[in-house]
Amino acid sequence: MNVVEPRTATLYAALVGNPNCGKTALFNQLTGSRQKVANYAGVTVERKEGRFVTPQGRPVRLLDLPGAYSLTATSPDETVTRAICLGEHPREGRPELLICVVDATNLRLHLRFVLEVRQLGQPMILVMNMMDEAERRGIVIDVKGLSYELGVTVIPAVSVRKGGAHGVLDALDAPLPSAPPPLPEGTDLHAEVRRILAVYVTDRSRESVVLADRLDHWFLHPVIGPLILLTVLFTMFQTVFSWAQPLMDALQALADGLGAAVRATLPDGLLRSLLVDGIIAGAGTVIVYLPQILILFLWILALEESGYLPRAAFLLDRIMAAAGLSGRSFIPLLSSFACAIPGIMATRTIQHPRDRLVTILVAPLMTCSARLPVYTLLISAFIPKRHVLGVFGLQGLVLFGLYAFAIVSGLIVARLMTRGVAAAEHPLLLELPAYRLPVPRNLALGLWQRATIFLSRVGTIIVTLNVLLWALSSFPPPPAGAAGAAIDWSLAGRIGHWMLPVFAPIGFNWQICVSLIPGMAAREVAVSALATVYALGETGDAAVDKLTPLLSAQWSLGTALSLLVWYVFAPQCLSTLAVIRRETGTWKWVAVTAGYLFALAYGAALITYQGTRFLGGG
Ligand SMILES: Nc1nc2c(ncn2[C@@H]2O[C@H](COP(=O)(O)OP(=O)(O)OP(=O)(O)O)[C@@H](O)[C@H]2O)c(=O)[nH]1
Ligand SMILES: [Mg+2]
Repeated sequence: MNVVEPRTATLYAALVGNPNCGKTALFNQLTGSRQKVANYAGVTVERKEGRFVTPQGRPVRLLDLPGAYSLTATSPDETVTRAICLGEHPREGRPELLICVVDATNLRLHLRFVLEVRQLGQPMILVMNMMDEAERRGIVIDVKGLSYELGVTVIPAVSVRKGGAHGVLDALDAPLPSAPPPLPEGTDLHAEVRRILAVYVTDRSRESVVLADRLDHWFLHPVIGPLILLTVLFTMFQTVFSWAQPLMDALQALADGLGAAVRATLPDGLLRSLLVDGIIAGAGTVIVYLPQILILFLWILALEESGYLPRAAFLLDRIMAAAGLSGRSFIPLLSSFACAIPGIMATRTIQHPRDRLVTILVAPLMTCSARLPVYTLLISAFIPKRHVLGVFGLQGLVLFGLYAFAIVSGLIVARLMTRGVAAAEHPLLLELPAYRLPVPRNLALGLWQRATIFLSRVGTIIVTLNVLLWALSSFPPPPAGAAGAAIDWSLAGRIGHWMLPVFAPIGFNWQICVSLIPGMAAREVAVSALATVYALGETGDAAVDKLTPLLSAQWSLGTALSLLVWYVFAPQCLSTLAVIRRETGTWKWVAVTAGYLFALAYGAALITYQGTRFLGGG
């Protein structure tokens, strides 16, 4: 190999390879970042940049790129990879070094992409990742021989293990390699891969293949498969309620104690009201939901790592087809259960523009985790803590029902939008990754990350909004000698009353109307806003520590159910609308989404409220 002069300037390198080969795991390992890693194709959908310095002091600027099956692929995420490799990207130059990553247990598929990259005539190295898996399965790779054959340095690595990428660091410290010699024009790459595998790889991985086959037999079974999926989802929502309860009680006691202590120490006045009704009510009422959110994410993380998700997508392909979508929309929609924003981003893996657009438009219908506090508050206040059939908690069942209702509505909306014309991307071609037991350390890290995100949300946007709401609810103060609570005279109170005529038919009172406004910026705030509005609405010193009993005493069942249904569709989330604008490039689709969600929410809440009243529950 020719050697180019060593450089002290920053090296600009990019990670490329098939989806799910561990590029992001390697990126995180090298740069110390915490980008999302999961066991299915299409996790990374946009380029991410990181910087680090090699042991010998060479600064490196590294790009993590979306996985691509080929350099000719056309889905929006793969286009980015293609453009950067070819030096056609509008904002990124051509990398000086391509770090091609492959899954050592899946060379039959992944080597073809390596050969394609090699034809670009760019300096490159090849990282043979997942060597731990390969060893476990008895796959033996002649690394030296392969290096010689390809004209490219081949580096074994285990990107998820500490120090598992030292070979890559060494290679980055070495002088930049020259470009490998290209294959003759018109070489059949498939045949070339077969030839290389036959010479340099010995594969004795029969047993694990048999195990995966056996699992797939059940997980993909037309009758048993959906039953397993249903059981998994069902258990998930049961545990969100039952496991979280003791922790939530403890947090609640803590927040109550703090509120009571501050109230006891400070004299009655604005400062006390700000601390107790604005800040503690704002942060405390929302922090209580942390355990539930973490349990939900524990499930999502475990499912993402296990390799089960693409199987579920495969199972649901037929149901999705009935809605005019394909199984490809499954993972973006599932991600929307965490938050619609990453869900909408994940639609970049969908090649066909119409399928992608419809998936974006229905993603806000999937119940994001910010709605969980609203659901839980209302369920705890209005649904008795009973067991059904001895084992199932009624509250968990209702929660499951709300999620199911949202999913079914999403499918119906998709069907109306596609007019039932089947998805363009059939038959579904999805890569089924290897099954993997989730590593507890990774789960813990993932949960820690979620907890940090949640707490910083509470500490920043949620408390800020709540303090703002507190101010709007406290000013202007009532005129001297006025009767009733101060909030009735305040700006927020007036806005609430002013909105009331629109929302009264669906059973909302003016307090709910007030809470809807800050809920547009962060849905969780609806809960703390209610706490603040009710706290300020009390005359005298009867403080409202506990929102749950207060609501169950003051609201009718119809109002509670109507608000629950409203939040199933919850048209108001500004960040989601902003992402839709960015991903679709026009305001038109933002208007369509906001409009149809509002109409659905209002219509469904109206039916729910009037129906409950008609049945005598109003
Ligand atoms: N056992 C083992 N697992 C690994 C290794 N590297 C990555 N993984 C796992 O492989 C899966 C995929 O890793 P990612 O880093 O998300 O893959 P990616 O190439 O970035 O995938 P896309 O973003 O979809 O293109 C995850 O479940 C990782 O935990 C490895 O060296 N050994
Ligand atoms: Mg990735």
